[in-house]
Amino acid sequence: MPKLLIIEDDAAFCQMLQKFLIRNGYDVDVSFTAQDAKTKFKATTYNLVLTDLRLPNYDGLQLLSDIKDVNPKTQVIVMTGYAEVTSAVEAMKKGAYDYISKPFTPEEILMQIKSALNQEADRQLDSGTKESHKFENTVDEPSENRVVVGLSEASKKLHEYIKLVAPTDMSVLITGESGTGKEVTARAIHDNSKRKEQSFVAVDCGAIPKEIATSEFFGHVKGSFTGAVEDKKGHFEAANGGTLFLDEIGNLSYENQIQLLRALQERKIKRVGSNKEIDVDIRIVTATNEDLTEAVENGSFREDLFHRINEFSVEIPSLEDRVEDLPLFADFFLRKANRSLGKNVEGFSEDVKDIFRQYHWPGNLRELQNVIKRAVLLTSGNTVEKEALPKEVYRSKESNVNVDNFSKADYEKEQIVKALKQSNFNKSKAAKLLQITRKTLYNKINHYNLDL
Ligand SMILES: Nc1ncnc2c1ncn2[C@@H]1O[C@H](COP(=O)(O)OP(=O)(O)OP(=O)(O)O)[C@@H](O)[C@H]1O
Repeated sequence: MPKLLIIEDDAAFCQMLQKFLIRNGYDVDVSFTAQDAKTKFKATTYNLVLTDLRLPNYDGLQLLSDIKDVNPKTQVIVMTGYAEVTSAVEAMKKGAYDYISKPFTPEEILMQIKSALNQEADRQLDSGTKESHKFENTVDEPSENRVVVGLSEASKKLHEYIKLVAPTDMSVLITGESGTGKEVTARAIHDNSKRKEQSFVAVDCGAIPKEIATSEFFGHVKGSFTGAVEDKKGHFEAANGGTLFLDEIGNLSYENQIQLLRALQERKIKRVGSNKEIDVDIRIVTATNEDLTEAVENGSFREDLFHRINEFSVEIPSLEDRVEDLPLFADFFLRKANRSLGKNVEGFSEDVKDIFRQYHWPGNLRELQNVIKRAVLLTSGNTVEKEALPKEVYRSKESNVNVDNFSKADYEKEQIVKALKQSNFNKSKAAKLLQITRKTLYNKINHYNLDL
């Protein structure tokens, strides 16, 4: 029987949900505080945790990281209020399976839970099989590893660049907003290189605590520090002969940047606590969703390392900037969802297509994929209807419907200025209010030449 934990400070709601899930065949514990939850998930292995993002005295995103640190396989679904979609996207970036907006129906949550547990089972079955990342624009058999190229000019150019750089040994810096496909691109580069038979090791630099980063990268020998109970290979050794993908490279501490640079220059590493030098032959692919040149200018990122990792750079467009590709991706994700959920939904209603075109997709392809998977789960007929979409996706359209008579640009400008005033000109807060990323907000401010 799958073991679930609900973390929710509203005790009455929590107990009601617990009873409902027990009736549906799950073994369910509850916690009303983050502290109690931490004790529980350290003592018990849960298949799935359902947690509120807003908890008293503790950051819900931090709690999500804590859960994943204790057991990366535990699936996490976050429960959010309508206005918290940006945090929900952030939560998915940190490894949450999905989010569900309150209020939700018992059927909705049940389906999400089933889907999350199915995915975990699929993952266990799939582990060990390795399929290459193939480029294509057909969607007949949308396996996990297919890479849709897209038909827009931006996508074609991106694909050209990938094809050109993949067979070389150049280090590649991939930039793009969250969820645009940076990791998928890194894997495609590896799979189309002469290193493809060797390992591809992906490391999220944002998730490694500074104190253990050296040992994570270079390994350690038994007894070199408390907790080093046996010899351990680091990521450099694990990727030897292949490709090391460093995601969120901008999050590395200054000290770790120096160590990384040295390893890349000398092509040798030493495990923590050992004097033995080990030769490494790796190709580095890195990714970031922040502006590294700005980080170099303000001194938080080393310029020499920046040049070392940036022999070639590739920028992945946001979904908003390649809206022509949306139908292709939507179709691909629909078929993928059908396959993984054992369903046979054929397409989207005209209304849904319209909503998709108008929504700004702050979580990019990842968000589109999640929205479609959820919608497929909730759809019993042949076509995905508006009701199967999360409210925030179509609400943003509804708030736009009265502006057809005005110029879209004027309306957008007005909304940006309004959000900036409301947030006291704090751009991060304004971006949240507008439900766009900070980068998109900066681009729009430049685009409209707003003098602020
Ligand atoms: N070209 C593509 N074809 C098919 N699926 C894609 C493509 N690009 C991205 N995806 C899907 O979109 C999701 C997000 O992709 P990915 O994890 O590579 O994004 P990312 O930019 O690395 O995200 P983050 O910035 O959050 O780390 C994945 O589930 C991936 O399968």
